[in-house]
Amino acid sequence: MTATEPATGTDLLDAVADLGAALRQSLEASTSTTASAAQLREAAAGIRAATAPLAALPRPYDKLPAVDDMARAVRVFNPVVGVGSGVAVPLDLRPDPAGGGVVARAALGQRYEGPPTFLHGGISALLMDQVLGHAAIAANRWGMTVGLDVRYRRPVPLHVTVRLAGRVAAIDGRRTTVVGTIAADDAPDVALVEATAVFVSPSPEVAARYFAGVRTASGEQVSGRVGTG
Ligand SMILES: CCCCCCCCCCCCCC(=O)SCCNC(=O)CCNC(=O)[C@H](O)C(C)(C)COP(=O)(O)OP(=O)(O)OC[C@H]1O[C@@H](n2cnc3c(N)ncnc32)[C@H](O)[C@@H]1OP(=O)(O)O
Repeated sequence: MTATEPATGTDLLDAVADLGAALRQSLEASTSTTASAAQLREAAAGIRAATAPLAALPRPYDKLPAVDDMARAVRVFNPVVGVGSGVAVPLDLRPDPAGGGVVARAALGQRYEGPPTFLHGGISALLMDQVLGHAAIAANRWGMTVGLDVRYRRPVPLHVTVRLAGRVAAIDGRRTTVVGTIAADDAPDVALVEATAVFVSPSPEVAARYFAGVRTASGEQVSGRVGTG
Protein backbone atom coordinates (compact mmCIF):
# COMPACT_ATOMS: atom_id res chain seq x y z
CA MET A 1 0.00 0.00 0.00
CA THR A 2 1.30 3.49 -0.83
CA ALA A 3 0.54 7.10 -0.05
CA THR A 4 -1.94 7.60 -2.89
CA GLU A 5 -3.72 4.26 -2.64
CA PRO A 6 -7.12 4.54 -0.94
CA ALA A 7 -7.37 2.93 2.52
CA THR A 8 -10.11 0.36 2.11
CA GLY A 9 -12.37 -1.15 -0.49
CA THR A 10 -15.53 0.10 1.17
CA ASP A 11 -18.71 0.42 -0.82
CA LEU A 12 -18.64 4.22 -0.45
CA LEU A 13 -15.06 4.41 -1.68
CA ASP A 14 -15.86 2.15 -4.63
CA ALA A 15 -18.80 4.41 -5.50
CA VAL A 16 -16.69 7.58 -5.14
CA ALA A 17 -14.06 6.06 -7.46
CA ASP A 18 -16.73 4.96 -9.94
CA LEU A 19 -18.23 8.47 -10.11
CA GLY A 20 -14.73 9.97 -10.41
CA ALA A 21 -14.00 7.69 -13.37
CA ALA A 22 -17.31 8.60 -15.01
CA LEU A 23 -16.59 12.33 -14.57
CA ARG A 24 -13.13 11.93 -16.11
CA GLN A 25 -14.59 9.98 -19.05
CA SER A 26 -17.16 12.79 -19.48
CA LEU A 27 -14.46 15.48 -19.46
CA GLU A 28 -12.33 13.54 -21.94
CA ALA A 29 -15.34 12.89 -24.20
CA SER A 30 -16.41 16.55 -24.05
CA THR A 31 -12.97 17.81 -25.07
CA SER A 32 -12.43 15.31 -27.88
CA THR A 33 -15.78 15.09 -29.65
CA THR A 34 -17.22 16.29 -32.95
CA ALA A 35 -20.80 16.02 -31.66
CA SER A 36 -23.39 18.50 -32.92
CA ALA A 37 -24.74 21.42 -30.86
CA ALA A 38 -27.95 19.46 -30.23
CA GLN A 39 -26.01 16.45 -28.97
CA LEU A 40 -23.88 18.66 -26.71
CA ARG A 41 -27.00 20.34 -25.24
CA GLU A 42 -28.58 16.95 -24.60
CA ALA A 43 -25.41 15.78 -22.82
CA ALA A 44 -25.29 18.98 -20.72
CA ALA A 45 -28.92 18.51 -19.63
CA GLY A 46 -28.25 14.89 -18.72
CA ILE A 47 -25.18 15.77 -16.66
CA ARG A 48 -27.06 18.55 -14.81
CA ALA A 49 -29.96 16.20 -14.05
CA ALA A 50 -27.63 13.44 -12.88
CA THR A 51 -25.64 15.66 -10.48
CA ALA A 52 -28.49 17.77 -9.03
CA PRO A 53 -29.16 15.18 -6.25
CA LEU A 54 -25.49 15.39 -5.21
CA ALA A 55 -25.56 19.18 -4.96
CA ALA A 56 -28.62 18.85 -2.70
CA LEU A 57 -26.46 16.95 -0.16
CA PRO A 58 -23.47 19.28 0.36
CA ARG A 59 -20.43 18.52 2.54
CA PRO A 60 -18.95 21.58 4.33
CA TYR A 61 -15.48 22.24 2.92
CA ASP A 62 -13.88 22.14 6.37
CA LYS A 63 -15.18 18.61 6.99
CA LEU A 64 -13.00 15.96 5.34
CA PRO A 65 -14.68 13.27 3.24
CA ALA A 66 -15.36 10.01 5.11
CA VAL A 67 -13.20 8.21 2.54
CA ASP A 68 -10.08 10.34 3.21
CA ASP A 69 -7.29 8.90 5.34
CA MET A 70 -5.10 11.76 6.57
CA ALA A 71 -2.80 9.42 8.50
CA ARG A 72 -1.74 7.95 5.15
CA ALA A 73 -2.03 11.25 3.22
CA VAL A 74 -4.88 9.78 1.13
CA ARG A 75 -7.08 12.62 -0.20
CA VAL A 76 -9.75 11.09 -2.39
CA PHE A 77 -10.79 14.34 -4.12
CA ASN A 78 -7.26 15.68 -4.60
CA PRO A 79 -7.06 17.21 -8.12
CA VAL A 80 -4.00 15.15 -9.12
CA VAL A 81 -4.15 11.79 -7.31
CA GLY A 82 -7.75 11.61 -6.06
CA VAL A 83 -9.70 8.66 -7.46
CA GLY A 84 -12.94 10.60 -6.83
CA SER A 85 -11.86 13.76 -8.63
CA GLY A 86 -13.10 14.55 -12.12
CA VAL A 87 -10.05 16.68 -12.86
CA ALA A 88 -7.42 14.28 -11.43
CA VAL A 89 -5.40 12.01 -13.73
CA PRO A 90 -5.46 10.23 -11.17
CA LEU A 91 -1.75 9.56 -10.65
CA ASP A 92 -0.91 6.32 -8.86
CA LEU A 93 2.32 7.19 -7.05
CA ARG A 94 4.50 4.32 -5.86
CA PRO A 95 7.89 4.06 -4.19
CA ASP A 96 10.56 4.31 -6.89
CA PRO A 97 12.39 0.97 -7.05
CA ALA A 98 15.25 2.74 -8.87
CA GLY A 99 16.43 4.29 -5.62
CA GLY A 100 14.32 6.47 -3.35
CA GLY A 101 11.49 8.84 -4.00
CA VAL A 102 8.22 8.18 -5.80
CA VAL A 103 7.20 7.44 -9.37
CA ALA A 104 4.01 7.26 -11.43
CA ARG A 105 3.19 6.50 -15.04
CA ALA A 106 0.28 8.00 -16.96
CA ALA A 107 -0.91 8.96 -20.43
CA LEU A 108 -2.48 12.41 -20.30
CA GLY A 109 -5.63 13.05 -22.32
CA GLN A 110 -6.98 15.95 -24.34
CA ARG A 111 -8.63 17.53 -21.31
CA TYR A 112 -5.11 18.65 -20.30
CA GLU A 113 -4.10 20.11 -23.65
CA GLY A 114 -2.08 23.32 -23.96
CA PRO A 115 -0.36 23.72 -27.35
CA PRO A 116 -2.14 21.47 -29.86
CA THR A 117 -1.34 17.78 -29.10
CA PHE A 118 0.85 18.70 -26.09
CA LEU A 119 0.33 19.00 -22.35
CA HIS A 120 -0.52 22.41 -20.85
CA GLY A 121 2.50 23.81 -18.98
CA GLY A 122 0.39 24.71 -15.96
CA ILE A 123 -0.74 21.10 -15.72
CA SER A 124 2.91 19.96 -15.77
CA ALA A 125 3.57 22.32 -12.84
CA LEU A 126 0.50 21.00 -10.98
CA LEU A 127 1.59 17.39 -11.50
CA MET A 128 5.15 18.14 -10.39
CA ASP A 129 3.96 19.98 -7.26
CA GLN A 130 1.99 16.91 -6.24
CA VAL A 131 4.65 14.33 -7.18
CA LEU A 132 7.37 16.23 -5.35
CA GLY A 133 5.04 16.77 -2.38
CA HIS A 134 4.48 13.03 -2.14
CA ALA A 135 8.22 12.40 -2.38
CA ALA A 136 8.58 14.66 0.67
CA ILE A 137 5.76 12.83 2.49
CA ALA A 138 7.36 9.47 1.64
CA ALA A 139 10.46 10.74 3.46
CA ASN A 140 8.29 11.80 6.45
CA ARG A 141 8.76 15.46 5.48
CA TRP A 142 5.22 16.77 4.91
CA GLY A 143 5.21 20.45 4.09
CA MET A 144 3.51 23.22 2.15
CA THR A 145 5.02 24.35 -1.12
CA VAL A 146 6.88 27.64 -0.73
CA GLY A 147 8.67 27.48 -4.07
CA LEU A 148 8.28 25.59 -7.33
CA ASP A 149 10.73 26.02 -10.21
CA VAL A 150 9.71 24.34 -13.46
CA ARG A 151 11.91 24.08 -16.57
CA TYR A 152 10.16 23.07 -19.78
CA ARG A 153 12.84 21.38 -21.91
CA ARG A 154 10.59 19.75 -24.54
CA PRO A 155 6.79 19.60 -24.90
CA VAL A 156 5.07 16.65 -23.20
CA PRO A 157 3.01 14.72 -25.78
CA LEU A 158 -0.59 13.77 -24.99
CA HIS A 159 -1.71 10.12 -25.10
CA VAL A 160 1.86 8.84 -24.64
CA THR A 161 2.84 7.13 -21.40
CA VAL A 162 5.11 9.40 -19.39
CA ARG A 163 7.03 8.76 -16.20
CA LEU A 164 6.75 11.30 -13.38
CA ALA A 165 9.31 10.99 -10.61
CA GLY A 166 10.46 12.91 -7.55
CA ARG A 167 13.03 12.46 -4.80
CA VAL A 168 14.24 14.44 -1.82
CA ALA A 169 17.46 16.30 -2.62
CA ALA A 170 18.12 18.23 0.61
CA ILE A 171 16.78 18.69 4.12
CA ASP A 172 17.42 21.82 6.17
CA GLY A 173 15.41 22.38 9.35
CA ARG A 174 11.74 22.60 8.33
CA ARG A 175 12.73 23.00 4.65
CA THR A 176 12.77 20.05 2.26
CA THR A 177 14.05 20.46 -1.30
CA VAL A 178 12.71 17.91 -3.76
CA VAL A 179 13.64 17.43 -7.42
CA GLY A 180 11.79 15.58 -10.17
CA THR A 181 11.13 15.10 -13.84
CA ILE A 182 8.53 14.22 -16.43
CA ALA A 183 9.96 12.03 -19.21
CA ALA A 184 8.66 9.65 -21.85
CA ASP A 185 8.40 6.21 -20.25
CA ASP A 186 10.55 4.71 -23.01
CA ALA A 187 13.24 7.43 -22.58
CA PRO A 188 13.27 8.09 -18.84
CA ASP A 189 16.70 9.77 -18.90
CA VAL A 190 15.62 12.54 -21.30
CA ALA A 191 13.72 15.02 -19.14
CA LEU A 192 10.92 16.87 -20.89
CA VAL A 193 10.16 18.80 -17.70
CA GLU A 194 12.48 19.35 -14.72
CA ALA A 195 11.20 20.68 -11.42
CA THR A 196 12.57 21.69 -8.04
CA ALA A 197 10.25 22.39 -5.14
CA VAL A 198 10.85 23.62 -1.61
CA PHE A 199 8.38 22.46 1.04
CA VAL A 200 8.23 23.96 4.52
CA SER A 201 6.52 22.12 7.38
CA PRO A 202 4.38 24.70 9.17
CA SER A 203 5.18 25.30 12.81
CA PRO A 204 2.61 23.76 15.21
CA GLU A 205 1.27 27.29 15.91
CA VAL A 206 0.81 28.05 12.23
CA ALA A 207 -0.73 24.62 11.54
CA ALA A 208 -3.15 25.15 14.43
CA ARG A 209 -4.16 28.53 12.96
CA TYR A 210 -4.53 27.28 9.39
CA PHE A 211 -6.34 24.03 10.12
CA ALA A 212 -8.12 24.79 13.44
CA GLY A 213 -11.60 24.35 12.00
CA VAL A 214 -10.86 21.29 9.88
CA ARG A 215 -12.40 18.04 11.12
CA THR A 216 -12.36 14.48 9.90
CA ALA A 217 -15.69 12.85 9.05
CA SER A 218 -15.79 11.45 12.61
CA GLY A 219 -15.27 14.94 14.10
CA GLU A 220 -11.57 14.79 15.05
CA GLN A 221 -9.34 17.84 14.61
CA VAL A 222 -6.61 17.45 12.00
CA SER A 223 -4.37 20.43 12.90
CA GLY A 224 -2.21 18.48 15.38
CA ARG A 225 -1.23 16.03 12.66
CA VAL A 226 0.14 18.53 10.17
CA GLY A 227 2.39 20.78 12.30
CA THR A 228 6.08 20.07 12.70
CA GLY A 229 8.28 21.62 15.35
C1 LIG B 1 -0.55 15.06 6.67
C2 LIG B 1 -1.45 15.58 5.64
C3 LIG B 1 -1.16 15.10 4.25
C4 LIG B 1 -2.15 15.44 3.16
C5 LIG B 1 -1.48 15.99 1.90
C6 LIG B 1 -1.67 15.13 0.67
C7 LIG B 1 -1.20 15.88 -0.57
C8 LIG B 1 0.27 16.24 -0.51
C9 LIG B 1 0.87 16.86 -1.76
C10 LIG B 1 0.69 18.33 -1.75
C11 LIG B 1 1.24 19.01 -2.94
C12 LIG B 1 0.69 20.41 -3.06
C13 LIG B 1 1.08 21.26 -1.88
C14 LIG B 1 0.35 22.57 -1.87
O1 LIG B 1 -0.38 22.93 -2.75
S1 LIG B 1 0.62 23.63 -0.52
C15 LIG B 1 -0.31 25.10 -0.98
C16 LIG B 1 0.57 26.22 -1.52
N1 LIG B 1 1.46 26.70 -0.49
C17 LIG B 1 1.09 27.57 0.44
O2 LIG B 1 -0.01 28.07 0.46
C18 LIG B 1 2.15 27.92 1.48
C19 LIG B 1 2.10 29.39 1.89
N2 LIG B 1 3.17 29.63 2.89
C20 LIG B 1 2.93 29.59 4.21
O3 LIG B 1 1.79 29.47 4.63
C21 LIG B 1 4.10 29.65 5.14
O4 LIG B 1 5.24 30.14 4.44
C22 LIG B 1 4.48 28.29 5.77
C23 LIG B 1 3.30 27.75 6.61
C24 LIG B 1 4.84 27.25 4.72
C25 LIG B 1 5.67 28.43 6.70
O5 LIG B 1 5.31 29.31 7.70
P1 LIG B 1 5.90 29.17 9.17
O6 LIG B 1 5.51 30.40 9.87
O7 LIG B 1 5.55 27.87 9.79
O8 LIG B 1 7.46 29.12 8.90
P2 LIG B 1 8.49 30.32 8.67
O9 LIG B 1 7.93 31.42 7.85
O10 LIG B 1 9.05 30.67 10.01
O11 LIG B 1 9.58 29.56 7.78
C26 LIG B 1 10.19 28.36 8.24
C27 LIG B 1 11.48 28.18 7.48
O12 LIG B 1 11.21 28.05 6.10
C28 LIG B 1 11.90 29.06 5.37
N3 LIG B 1 11.13 29.51 4.20
C29 LIG B 1 9.92 30.06 4.18
N4 LIG B 1 9.55 30.34 2.90
C30 LIG B 1 10.60 29.98 2.12
C31 LIG B 1 10.83 30.01 0.73
N5 LIG B 1 9.94 30.50 -0.14
N6 LIG B 1 11.98 29.50 0.26
C32 LIG B 1 12.91 29.00 1.09
N7 LIG B 1 12.75 28.96 2.44
C33 LIG B 1 11.61 29.43 2.93
C34 LIG B 1 12.08 30.22 6.36
O13 LIG B 1 13.15 31.04 5.97
C35 LIG B 1 12.38 29.43 7.62
O14 LIG B 1 13.71 28.95 7.59
P3 LIG B 1 14.69 29.26 8.80
O15 LIG B 1 14.71 30.76 8.92
O16 LIG B 1 14.08 28.59 10.00
O17 LIG B 1 16.00 28.65 8.39
